[in-house]
Amino acid sequence: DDGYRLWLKYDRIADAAARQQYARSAQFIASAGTSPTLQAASGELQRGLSGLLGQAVPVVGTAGSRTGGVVLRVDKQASANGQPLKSEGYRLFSEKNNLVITGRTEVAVLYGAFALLRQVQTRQSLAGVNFSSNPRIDYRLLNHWDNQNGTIERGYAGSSIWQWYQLPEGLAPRYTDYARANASIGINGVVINNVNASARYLTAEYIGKVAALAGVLRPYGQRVYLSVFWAAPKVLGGLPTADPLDPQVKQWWAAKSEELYKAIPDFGGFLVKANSEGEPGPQDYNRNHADGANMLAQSLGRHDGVVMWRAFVYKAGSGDRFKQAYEEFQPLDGKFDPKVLVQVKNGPIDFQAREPFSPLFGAMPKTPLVLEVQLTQEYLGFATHLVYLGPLIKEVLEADTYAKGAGSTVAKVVDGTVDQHALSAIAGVANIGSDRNWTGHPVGQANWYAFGRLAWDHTLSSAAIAQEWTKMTLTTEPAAVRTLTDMLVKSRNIYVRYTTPLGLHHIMGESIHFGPQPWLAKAGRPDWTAVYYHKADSIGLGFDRTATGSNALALYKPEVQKQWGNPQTCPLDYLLWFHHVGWNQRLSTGRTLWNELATRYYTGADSVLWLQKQWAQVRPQLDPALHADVTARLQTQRKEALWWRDACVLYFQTYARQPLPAPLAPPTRTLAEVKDLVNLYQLR
Ligand SMILES: CO[C@H]1[C@H](O)[C@@H](O)[C@H](O)O[C@@H]1C(=O)O
Repeated sequence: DDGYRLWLKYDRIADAAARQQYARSAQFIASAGTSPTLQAASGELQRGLSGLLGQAVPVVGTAGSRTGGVVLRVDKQASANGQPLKSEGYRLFSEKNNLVITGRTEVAVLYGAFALLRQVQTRQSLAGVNFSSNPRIDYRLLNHWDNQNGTIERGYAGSSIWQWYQLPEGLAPRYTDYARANASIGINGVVINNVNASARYLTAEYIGKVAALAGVLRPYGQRVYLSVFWAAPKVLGGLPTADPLDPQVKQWWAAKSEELYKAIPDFGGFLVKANSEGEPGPQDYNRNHADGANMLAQSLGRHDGVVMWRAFVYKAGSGDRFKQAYEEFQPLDGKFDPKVLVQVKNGPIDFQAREPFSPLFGAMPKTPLVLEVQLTQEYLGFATHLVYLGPLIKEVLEADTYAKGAGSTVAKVVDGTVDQHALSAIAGVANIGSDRNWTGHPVGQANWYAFGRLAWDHTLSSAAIAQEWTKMTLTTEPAAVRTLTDMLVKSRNIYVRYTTPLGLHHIMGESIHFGPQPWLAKAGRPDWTAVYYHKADSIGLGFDRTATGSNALALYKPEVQKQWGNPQTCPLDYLLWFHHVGWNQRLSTGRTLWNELATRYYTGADSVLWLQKQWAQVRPQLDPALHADVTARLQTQRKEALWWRDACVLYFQTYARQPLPAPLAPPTRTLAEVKDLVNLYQLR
């Protein structure tokens, strides 16, 4: 098995008794629908159930008087627990000895079909099934950072899956399988291209190509969106300006939107990275982000589309980078068009292995905020290190902003319940590429999966999702499931320990963001260096963001400030995000900062040996090729974990000026040696 089927594996259930049990409830699939979406639903059920049960399950038009089958039913009145279902919500229940999958829309029924398959794939009983599910967030989007030439920004799983040169005529079967995978976890929108956008996607030629892709995704409930290049009216329209208040510019965008909707009637809208990392934007004309976003929103006219405007902005020389997005965006709260959402990365800096939640969450009550998380592991070991991101995503969702008192979690800000927003959205930067198994690292699939599941229902636990994915994808053998789930759940903390323990951040290699480079210092762009963030000196380590430092902490509500502002109560996971701590300061673990730091680097790197051992144990239960693949990746991970450990421990030791605590043995290589090794990676 090469991993192509993802978690949509429908291999025959080995246990004959279990198979027979399921077969009694799945003798036929009754679906009168001939629409592409209902055909996708019945087709998926047929494929899945036939595979799992090892016998053909027929699709019939209506159940008639037959019983013992699965009935698909679109019902505009469908409700659950006395509440009308949301348009995408579904319900499964038993009726006259049939299992009914219902929802108000066709796509809801499709989601219900996948839920039924998941029940069987995870070996849960179908007897007396009765459950329902509504999405908590409306727009659940993947953001592809794919470029027109087939490369992917921060992509580690091959090149783009979009074959632009073959579109619109050539529709790769892979697109349909991609759409199925997304639908199975409730993803309902796809931003096709990189936020560092090419204007090319807005040409008539490319709109035709995008429309062809939209045609494949539509039956599976997914709309397409485009990232736009702000200066497109100049580049494509020949206008002298891209000023959002210029009438010709407005007209250009309005015409472009019309053109898009003509080709793609359910076009989702625009994603914009403007005045960020060199991208053009409204500030080039002394306008602000709201001027730009609103103009674009108005260009959509009567069409049902949205604008997602990214808040990922920072500039050299503007003070603590932690505060910059807040300073630029918070004052604009209340100034945005109702069709605009502001898209905020989970943390204030940039997708580090662990960040405190961005202070914008809870600080812009009048603006719907999109939570952006990164599935591609730019700062988390690429597609080499085994890191399950469920716990990272959950950590930010559950973080309490205290915006409207205790319990105002990021999840509730984002799903719109804290401030009663009409729109809600979440975005995951995709980790998908042309590799046979889609994500390079097989466990990368779990990150795509977990994102979708949490986007649908952020109350699910990351461990439950890990277990579900494992059963669907790898094995249902209980002991192996336990071992694998445990590995997944612990993997992110292990990664943090050997790379950036105790709240260290942004000390990775320059530019390609690979490996450790804590010594990196650079004139001109201190905010791209490591020393700017760790601030190691003879006294201690960490970035003072309290009132005696940058005071970024003041951007949070008082309850958060109180907890994080005091080094005694600040969770150790965030300690060096907010405090410059003395090397010999004793921490709550009983160790001094230096001893704790060194211990974490060592135990973290050694935990990779534990991962290897666990993985070795499950070998009999797993596909041999997949097992061998991950075994090799874990070897690389161990090697690189030791680079991180040695580089960071030896480098910080030059400031701490003390030996490693017993029983840690000093690295066998010198700082100069490890520098030579990792600096090589930065060569172009
Ligand atoms: C798309 O560009 C990326 C850039 O490659 C990446 O290093 C940084 O994390 O964030 C940028 C962003 O999110 O805009």
